[in-house]
Amino acid sequence: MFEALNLSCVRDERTLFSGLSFTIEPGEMVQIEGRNGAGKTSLLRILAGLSSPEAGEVRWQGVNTRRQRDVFHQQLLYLGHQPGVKSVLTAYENLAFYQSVNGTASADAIYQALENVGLLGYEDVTVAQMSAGQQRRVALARLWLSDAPLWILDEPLTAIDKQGVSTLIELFEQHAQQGGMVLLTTHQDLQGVNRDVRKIRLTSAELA
Ligand SMILES: Nc1ncnc2c1ncn2[C@@H]1O[C@H](COP(=O)(O)OP(=O)(O)OP(=O)(O)O)[C@@H](O)[C@H]1O
Repeated sequence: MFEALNLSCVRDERTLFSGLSFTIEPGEMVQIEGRNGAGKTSLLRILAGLSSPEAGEVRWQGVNTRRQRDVFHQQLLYLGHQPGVKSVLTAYENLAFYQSVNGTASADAIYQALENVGLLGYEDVTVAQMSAGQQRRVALARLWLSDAPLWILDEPLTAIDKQGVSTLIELFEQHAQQGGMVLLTTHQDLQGVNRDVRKIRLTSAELA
């Protein structure tokens, strides 16, 4: 179980949200909604442990994530707003690096992940030479290589074409079906999702 307890976030002296609490159970898909600047990215970064809330805490299996950083990070796959891939490395090298940090290494699994994101044939191309959408796909290929139950995904569908979006949505559903948790932001409709997506809306008094 993943919990946000009374979270508050202040940026530039503006309260983006306060007293925000929710729980995510295995098997759930949750979408964070809100206008541009509402604080979605700020919230996801707090939930992933990349920044601190003004108040409140984040718990994994009942324990504050700050008291079990290593354990929590093994359970988490966070994909941020930016692709988060190394531009001097090739697509294959990026995924091999990801796998080496995460303990397993299998060339077959990397080729399969590249095929899943439509990048077979691009394995030896450096990321710097790729389009924005292709760079995003390299980052997203990690979803097929990860054993982490908790996925926190910031705008994973941005710059992805229609076919890619339906493949990803199927993957999210499959992950939840298998007891994983998917927490994401997206400005797109999650079309074709065959399971409930719980929505949490961030509304800032100052934006309303
Ligand atoms: N590190 C920071 N320092 C100062 N202000 C910040 C910082 N990070 C975010 N902000 C501000 O906080 C507000 C919320 O930003 P955030 O990126 O969380 O919103 P968002 O809901 O994800 O927006 P979008 O839908 O446009 O991606 C914005 O006004 C932004 O300028």
